[in-house]
Order: sequence, then C-alpha cells, then structure tokens
Amino acid sequence: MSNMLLEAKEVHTYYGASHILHGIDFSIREGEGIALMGRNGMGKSTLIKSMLGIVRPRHGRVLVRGDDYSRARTFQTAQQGIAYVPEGRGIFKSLTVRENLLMSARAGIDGRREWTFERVMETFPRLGERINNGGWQLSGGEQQMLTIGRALMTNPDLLILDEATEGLAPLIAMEIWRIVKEIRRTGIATVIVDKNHGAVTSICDRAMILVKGQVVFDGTSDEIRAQPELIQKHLGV
Ligand SMILES: Nc1ncnc2c1ncn2[C@@H]1O[C@H](COP(=O)(O)OP(=O)(O)OP(=O)(O)O)[C@@H](O)[C@H]1O
Repeated sequence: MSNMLLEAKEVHTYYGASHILHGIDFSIREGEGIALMGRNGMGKSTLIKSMLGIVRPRHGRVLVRGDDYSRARTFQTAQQGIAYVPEGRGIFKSLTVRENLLMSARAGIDGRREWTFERVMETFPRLGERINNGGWQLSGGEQQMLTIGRALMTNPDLLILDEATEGLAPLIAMEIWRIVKEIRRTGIATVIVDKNHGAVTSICDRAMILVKGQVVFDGTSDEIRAQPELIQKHLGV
C-alpha cells in the first residue's frame, strides 16, 4: 500500500452555531484520485477547508503524512506538497500569465522539479498563446487553466480541485477534463469536486458522497457506477 497523504478523523466543523460537518472520516493515499460528491451545501468545500486549516474544525484531527496538522497554518500544510485550487479561481489579475506561473514555482517536498514553466505550457496550449496577456484579459476557462497550472508549478503530491469546471462552456470543460486526466496519469493524488459525476468517477478510483455533513458512501468508482439509484438519491436533481 502506498503512503497516506491526508486524513480527516472524526472532524466536526461549525460556522458559528451552525454544525456543518458531523464527524467526517476522510483519507487519501499517494497517487489516489477521489471524487468528492454531494449536492450543493452538503459540506464538500467545508471538508476541504477544514483539512487545509482554512476553517478550523471544533473536534477531530487532521493528519498530513501521518503527522498531526490539526493546528497547523494553511501555508504549513501547503508546504507538505498539497496544492488547492479553490472554487471561483483566484489568479492575480494584474499580472501576466507568465508572471502568475513563475511566482508559484517551487520544488516538491522531495526536491522534484517535474513541473516546469515549459511543461505547463505544453500541457495548456491555450495558455501558451496568452503568455504575455494580463490575467484580466483571460476568459473564465483560461483563468481556470492558469489556476491549475499555478498549482502544478508547486510540484505537488496532492492537487485539490473544487468545482474546476463550474460555469465553463462544455468544450472548455472538456479541455479541463483532458488536462486533469493527464495530471492523474503522472501519479499526482487528486481530490476533485464537480457536478459532472460521470467525468469525476471516470477519472478517480474512489468516490465519496456527503449528505448534510456526513459520509453516506465511500467506495470505489466502479461500486458507485453499479448503483445508479444511489447517485439518483443523493446527487440527482
Ligand atoms: N463562511 C460561511 N459561513 C456560514 N455558513 C457557511 C459558510 N460557508 C458555507 N456555509 C454553509 O455551510 C454549508 C456547507 O457549505 P459548503 O460550501 O461546504 O458546501 P458544498 O457541499 O461545498 O456545496 P457548494 O457546492 O454549494 O459549495 C452550507 O449550508 C453553507 O451555506
């Protein structure tokens, strides 16, 4: 078995008096891909933020590579090779595509520098055409590609994508999925939140469904695909 990268154990998270996560267990190993699913407001983003120290769980523990990171600051978790692409992107609009990418460049925690500027350019040909454009000149899809490209420039072991294709035109979303598949093939572990269940379960080996801050399914993507009634019940509109 490969090594554990990130774990949540019995995590309870609140926003003020609202109890959002009710004792969640989550784990992802090196190289694994997990589709994190659930309807709007079920706690997917809150789980991610709780594990990254963006929101502090009230109970439970967060482990990174087996070490307790429950009280760690977000940058310390990120330095462990964990890259996060939040919902709604967040590039530096006043900087060019090149500057956005280069400012994030760093070696992975074992000194790896597989993801160079040149490699990101090869992976995202559309960004290559926009290299000297300012962030403000990019379309939504290009901004999303730049956010993912920037995350890759940190040479992560784990990439977390929250709603990577939200609001994008179908053809651009397809291009993002092609890129995510390519990233998966390089062995980077990935957590993906997306409404396109077919796409995420085909890319990820495992799937997890959250309902009202609780895990109602945790299994393989094959298992969930074999149970369309489960998808209908918990994810259907
Ligand atoms: N900063 C906040 N303050 C108060 N409540 C919040 C905050 N952020 C989220 N919530 C609430 O917490 C619950 C879980 O939200 P969360 O964003 O984790 O859900 P989600 O499954 O990621 O769904 P979505 O796809 O809509 O983001 C929702 O009821 C939401 O309204």
